Amino acid sequence: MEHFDAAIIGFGTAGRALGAALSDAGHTVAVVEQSDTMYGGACVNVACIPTKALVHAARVSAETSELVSHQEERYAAAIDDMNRIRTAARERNYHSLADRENVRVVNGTASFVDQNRLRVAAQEDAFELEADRMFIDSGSLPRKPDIPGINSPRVYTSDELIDVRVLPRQLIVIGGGYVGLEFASMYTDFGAQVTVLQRGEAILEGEDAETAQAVQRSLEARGIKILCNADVQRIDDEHDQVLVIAKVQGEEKRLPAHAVLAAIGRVPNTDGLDLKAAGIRLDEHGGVAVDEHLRTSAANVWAMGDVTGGAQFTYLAYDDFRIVASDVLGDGERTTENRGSIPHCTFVHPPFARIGVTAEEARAAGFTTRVFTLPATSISQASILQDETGLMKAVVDANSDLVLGMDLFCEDAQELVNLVKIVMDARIPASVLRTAIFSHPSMTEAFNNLFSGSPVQN
Ligand SMILES: Cc1cc2nc3c(=O)[nH]c(=O)nc-3n(C[C@H](O)[C@H](O)[C@H](O)COP(=O)(O)OP(=O)(O)OC[C@H]3O[C@@H](n4cnc5c(N)ncnc54)[C@H](O)[C@@H]3O)c2cc1C
Ligand SMILES: NC(=O)c1ccc[n+]([C@@H]2O[C@H](COP(=O)([O-])OP(=O)(O)OC[C@H]3O[C@@H](n4cnc5c(N)ncnc54)[C@H](O)[C@@H]3O)[C@@H](O)[C@H]2O)c1
Repeated sequence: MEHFDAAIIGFGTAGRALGAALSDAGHTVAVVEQSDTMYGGACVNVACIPTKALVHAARVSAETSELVSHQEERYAAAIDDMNRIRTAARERNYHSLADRENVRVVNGTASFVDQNRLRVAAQEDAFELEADRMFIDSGSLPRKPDIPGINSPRVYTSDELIDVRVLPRQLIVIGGGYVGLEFASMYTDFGAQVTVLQRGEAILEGEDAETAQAVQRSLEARGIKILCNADVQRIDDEHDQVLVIAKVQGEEKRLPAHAVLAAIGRVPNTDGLDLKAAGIRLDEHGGVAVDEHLRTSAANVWAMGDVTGGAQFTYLAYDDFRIVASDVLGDGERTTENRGSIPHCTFVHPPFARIGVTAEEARAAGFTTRVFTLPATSISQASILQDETGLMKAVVDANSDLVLGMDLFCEDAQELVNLVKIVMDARIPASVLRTAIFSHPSMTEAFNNLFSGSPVQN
């Protein structure tokens, strides 16, 4: 049986980065990946990179001719371009590990035999390999609602829909979270008629209510129908369409569509890993239970990324790699407790980014807050970019003047939020943003006006 210093299950964001770091440190490494179309993991192949390539292409398309045949051609061309982008990224990722002398990329599906042995199933073949240390980076899997008709060929997960080269003229999206809203926004830009069915009271669960409403109004103004309190009951196949039957606010709706996207969340992918064989425990939500160093309940096994059941973002999977590398190769200083504030961004148009707490969360935590709001109509750069949709909203601790959280629903929000992260982590007072000299015209300079306004104190 072949022996390695380390074995990594999954060639994802965290697995790739850790494989390279261990190799640099002179370790022999086996990286087991179940699919030859997934080198680099979800981000590269089915998630961030392909979807953001489509979001960009969709924006360009929306600003061009509205002729249906042209929209369809542009959509097909965008899918082809996206395929080129992800294929190139996948190859770069593959070679970044496979070309190293002390790394072996093993094609097959891994499961634990015990703490030091993995069974790898590859087509007809199966074999075992042994390693001193094991690292789980098996990602997450999309959840589908458990309703009649969900297995119709016209119902897709996000992984599947981006492989469809024919623009669905009518698209129903089940779920008003990250995937649901990004796809709703992008397919609208491509020219589809989109309806979002959201189970709860509002889209963007957990976000500030005022900002979530502003996002909803903007999506609706672009033609997206958003139905909240929707309970999807079944999906019937009908010739070249499906009929989605849902109770909306208690009333039955029958909604025709050429395609349905199921976007109701993703669950940690622990299927078939046989974690028990290695004494690895799950937490109450089905993620691999880990401590702040990402150590599992087995002494020589760590877990990183979506499989740990935390927030699902590429930059967190990447930071998990830093934490594990710090534990295994460094001084163990970096942990999940000291990684600082974590921004997130939903790539609708304009993008909506948030960091830290909402005003309501801050008050519930006992802070006296000052809340500053600036509509995008007051930002010169927004008018130059011809998109004055949205707002900035900052929550500041009235006692310390520190920024506790910020909502950015405006052009360049995905960039602005990274500056706010540094401000928050470095504990820079809000007054600095009020008077700092920023380049002009820029979205950042709006922070001067935001913090010069009259706050609401609570
Ligand atoms: C549509 C969509 C868009 C997204 N957009 C963004 C975004 O814009 N920004 C952002 O930060 N995040 C985004 N995310 C989330 C992000 O993609 C994930 O959080 C991130 O990719 C998780 O990385 P990971 O390292 O945990 O695992 P992954 O990158 O998912 O890697 C897991 C790998 O393990 C392999 N594997 C699984 N089980 C086994 C096994 N038993 N044996 C061998 N191999 C196995 C899989 O094939 C896969 O390659 C998006 C997600 C989706 C679905
Ligand atoms: N830009 C980004 O960073 C980005 C983009 C896409 C995905 N992601 C990651 O991928 C993960 C998965 O995204 P997602 O959108 O699938 O999950 P999500 O958890 O963000 O949203 C799921 C939504 O579906 C709703 N829902 C649940 N069950 C439902 C049902 N039966 N009917 C109707 N609505 C229902 C929920 O209320 C929620 O609003 C996210 O947690 C996110 O971390 C990130």
